[in-house]
Amino acid sequence: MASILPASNKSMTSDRNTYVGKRFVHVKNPYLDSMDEDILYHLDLGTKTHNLPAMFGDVKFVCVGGSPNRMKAFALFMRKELGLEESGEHIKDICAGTDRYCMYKIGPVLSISHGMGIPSISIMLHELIKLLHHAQCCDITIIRIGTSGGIGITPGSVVITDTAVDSFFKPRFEQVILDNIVTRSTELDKELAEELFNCSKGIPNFPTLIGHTMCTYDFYEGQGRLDGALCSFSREKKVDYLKRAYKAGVRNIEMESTVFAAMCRLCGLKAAVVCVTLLDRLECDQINLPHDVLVDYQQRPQLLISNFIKRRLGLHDQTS
Ligand SMILES: O=P(O)(O)O[C@@H]1C[C@H](O)[C@@H](CO)O1
Ligand SMILES: O=c1cc[nH]c(=O)[nH]1
Repeated sequence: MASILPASNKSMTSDRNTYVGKRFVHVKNPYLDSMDEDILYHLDLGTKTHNLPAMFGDVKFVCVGGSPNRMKAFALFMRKELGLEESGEHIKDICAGTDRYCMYKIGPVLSISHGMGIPSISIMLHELIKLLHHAQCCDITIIRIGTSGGIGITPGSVVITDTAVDSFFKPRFEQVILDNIVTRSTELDKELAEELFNCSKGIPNFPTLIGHTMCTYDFYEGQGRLDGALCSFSREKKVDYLKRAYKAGVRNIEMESTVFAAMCRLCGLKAAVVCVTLLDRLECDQINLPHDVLVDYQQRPQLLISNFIKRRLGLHDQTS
């Protein structure tokens, strides 16, 4: 495929000031403006050391996922899909100075790892959102591409989250701030979820559904597993809990969606969560898929998001 993106940031950044109806990223912190410098410590970036608008001003799509290798693979895949392989667009880890997270930029797409669990993704999101703000990015779509445990659905299915819920099946994220609990909404962008679902229909043999995603603080006891180092409940209690989750609309379980939804919503980012399911938790707890199947499953959200981005950029061909 021929290269279709501008070779540099210039043409995408130059029209930012004339774009009608642009949505900027909101940071909601009165102290930020008075800071002489903002060091994004865990990303190894900063407002004095880096020209953030020049580096990131043309970003339109941000994709995040737990594993550094997955996010590098996604970056390589996007480079191929956007026809940038031959244009000299290199894949280099922008956060190489830290081993906390990795970050790759491919034209208007940013691919970033966030580690496992709410605290890890939350730190990354604080710094990412400030980065997008300092870079004066607008009209950003942010998508978490992840893995999850399904409930009552065939392994390999892709779940597009309409609402992230907590372990009590409530659409909320409770953040402890000082010694208060602040409750935040975890609604995601419904139009974006529908757009992604429509996009999935164009991919052959691609089981996809929209449902609630339950976000927990732990992979083992927190997700009702019987195979952790600790387990204080019966098999019956586990199955009863998962069935109640299913009845409440939950179709998969992972560990980041509530804080992701809450923070993106507050900061004006259109956000989606797209996770493949690795097992049916009503059937088992252990992930025993052969390596090649696991790799294939993990690529499914990447394939969907690549198709979505290409459609948004007007690059979609009939074969993918
Ligand atoms: O981003 P991924 O798919 O790695 O996230 C899920 C939730 C946990 O972080 C992790 C547990 O295996 O997988
Ligand atoms: O069961 C699973 C699988 C992946 N990620 C999770 O959080 N849970």
